[in-house]
Amino acid sequence: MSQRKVPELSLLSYVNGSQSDKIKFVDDLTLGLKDYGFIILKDHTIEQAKIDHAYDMVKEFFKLPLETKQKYQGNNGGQRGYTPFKTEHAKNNKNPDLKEFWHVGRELLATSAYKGVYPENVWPSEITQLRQTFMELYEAMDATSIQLLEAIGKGLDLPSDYFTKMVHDGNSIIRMIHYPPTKGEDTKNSVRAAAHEDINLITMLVGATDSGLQLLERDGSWLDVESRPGEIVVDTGDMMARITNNVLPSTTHRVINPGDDGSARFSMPFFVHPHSKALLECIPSCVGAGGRTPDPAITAGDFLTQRLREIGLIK
Ligand SMILES: O=C(O)CCC(=O)C(=O)O
Ligand SMILES: [Fe+2]
Repeated sequence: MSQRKVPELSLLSYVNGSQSDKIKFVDDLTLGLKDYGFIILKDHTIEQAKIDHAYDMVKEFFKLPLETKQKYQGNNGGQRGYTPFKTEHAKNNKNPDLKEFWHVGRELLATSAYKGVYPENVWPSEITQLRQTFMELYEAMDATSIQLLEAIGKGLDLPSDYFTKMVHDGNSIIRMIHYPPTKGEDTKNSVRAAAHEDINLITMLVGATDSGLQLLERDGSWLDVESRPGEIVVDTGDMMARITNNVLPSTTHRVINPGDDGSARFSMPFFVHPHSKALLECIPSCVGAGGRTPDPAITAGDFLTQRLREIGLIK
């Protein structure tokens, strides 16, 4: 196991810092994402009480009987509502992951061009506070993601509104995940989350309840990603790799099974997506990077559909 440590960055130093603090943040962020594909964000403004409350709701929801949870399984490729245990699998891996999850998307205004294009949220009537809690958390994560994307854009010489325009009315989702105790499971062939790359631009993970997350280093070794309460783990996804011609590669990661079969794990990634008509095309500063030929342009909506098929969420 490698001894390196994922870099920690203070968002406050970017938002409220001096010009040189801001430049340092952008440089450290760019370097961290190039080198590790992950960074840990401190001093953000998402209140811990909000996160703790959200986890309370998540734990209550997953305790419900399976037939109750299944009422909320939409016909939308798992994009909103409930997805049962052992449904999703990593691309090119036939063994399903040992997890169940729930997706919350953006609540669009009636006037949005994407109303009726993205699936509608579903809310469990059994846990009445879940809706309010998650809409607040969604807004807070969305606002933080825009600050981070703006900083990433600076490192790539992009106009300051490049990502803001791309993610306006974006199809971002919060995924609340329950990894049950692994007792009785085929833990030789199945893991909590097999090695994969995320589909989206960046992912922000707030406060998983247990360790187990690991990233794949460029030398092929696995590195533990440890975070403390109050920190957000951030990584890059396939859409970011695509528009940067792999200057910011998508990071392979996984969640390993616990040593002790009896402990559950909960986590809450926020997958930051563009709006579905955004064109994923190589940005000017990355054309020719590393002598690579960029992938052809594709809309974010088409790319998402393609990837949801590959991981078994759209049949
Ligand atoms: O549970 C975690 O810490 C990570 C989950 C993850 O990588 C995913 O759902 O894409
Ligand atoms: Fe992931």
